[in-house]
Amino acid sequence: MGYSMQNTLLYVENLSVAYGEKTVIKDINFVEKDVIRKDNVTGQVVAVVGRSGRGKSTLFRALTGLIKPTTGKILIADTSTDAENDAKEVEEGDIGFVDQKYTLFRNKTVYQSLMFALRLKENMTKEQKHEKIMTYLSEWGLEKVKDQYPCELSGGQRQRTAIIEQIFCSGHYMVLDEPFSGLDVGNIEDVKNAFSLITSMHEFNTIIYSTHDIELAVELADSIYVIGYPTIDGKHAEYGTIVKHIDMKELNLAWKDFGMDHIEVVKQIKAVMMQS
Ligand SMILES: Nc1ncnc2c1ncn2[C@@H]1O[C@H](COP(=O)(O)OP(=O)(O)OP(=O)(O)O)[C@@H](O)[C@H]1O
Repeated sequence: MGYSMQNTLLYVENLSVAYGEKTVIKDINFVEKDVIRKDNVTGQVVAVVGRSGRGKSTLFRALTGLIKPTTGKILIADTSTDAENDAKEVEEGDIGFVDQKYTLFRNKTVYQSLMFALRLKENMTKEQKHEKIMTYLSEWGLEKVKDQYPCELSGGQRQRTAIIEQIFCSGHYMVLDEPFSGLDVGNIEDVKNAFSLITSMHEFNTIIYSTHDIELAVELADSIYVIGYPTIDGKHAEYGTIVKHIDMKELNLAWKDFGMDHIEVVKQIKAVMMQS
C-alpha cells in the first residue's frame, strides 16, 4: 500500500467528497498515530473545527463509511490481528457514529436498545450481556432511566445512550458530530467524563468529534484540525480542506489543565477560521 501503518490508527489520503457536481471537501490528508503515554492508558482525542458548512459532517460521513468518497482512501488499524502494521479500508460499521440528533429506536427502552446493540456478540451469554449493560448504565448515570423510551429522556441521557450503543457495536473508533451542542453545563461535564471513560478503557480507543466551541476543542483534544475554505491565488476556493493542524502533544499542552497557553491556541484557531 506504500505506507507503513506502524502505530497508525487513522490514515486519510487525498480524500474528496462531492454531492452530485458539487465538491464539498477536497485534498484532505492526515495521519493519527497512537501516542503512548507512560504509565497511562491513553486513547486519542481528535477535534475537528471550522465554520458552518465547511464540510465537517461530510468528512465524518466519509470516515464512518456512510458515504463513498469521490477520491482517496481511509485506512484504520486492523485490530482483529496482532500484527502492528495491519490496516483495512474503513467500512460502514467499523467506526461508531453519534450524529447531532442522537438517533435511537423510538420503540425500545434504553435497556432494550443496548441489548439490541450487543445482539451480534455471539461469544457472550445473555447474563454477561445483562451484566455489561448494568455496569455501563451505572457508570454513565443512566440506571434510573433504563426502562424509559427515547421520548422520555433528556438530551444528555439520549446522547449517552447513543454513545454506549456505539461503543457496544463498533470497535475502537467513535465519531461524534457536535456532542456538546445544546447541552447545559452539567451535561457538558457528563460528556467530558464520557470522553475520559472511553479513552481510559483502551489504548486504541479514538474519539473524533466536531465542535463550534473552540475552547472545548483545545481543552479536550490532543490533535485539532481546522477545516475551512483554502485561499488559492488570492481567492477563496469553495470547498473545505484542512487549513491548519494543531498537535497539542507536540506543543506539550495535551493532558494539561486549561491555561494561558491554551488560550493562545484558541486565539490562533479563531484567527484561522475567520480567514477560511
Ligand atoms: N446530502 C447533501 N447533498 C448536497 N449538499 C450537501 C449535502 N449535505 C451537505 N451538503 C452541503 O455540503 C456543505 C458542507 O456541509 P456539512 O454539513 O458537511 O458542513 P459542516 O461543516 O458540518 O456544517 P455545520 O457546522 O453547519 O454543521 C454545505 O454547503 C452543505 O449545504
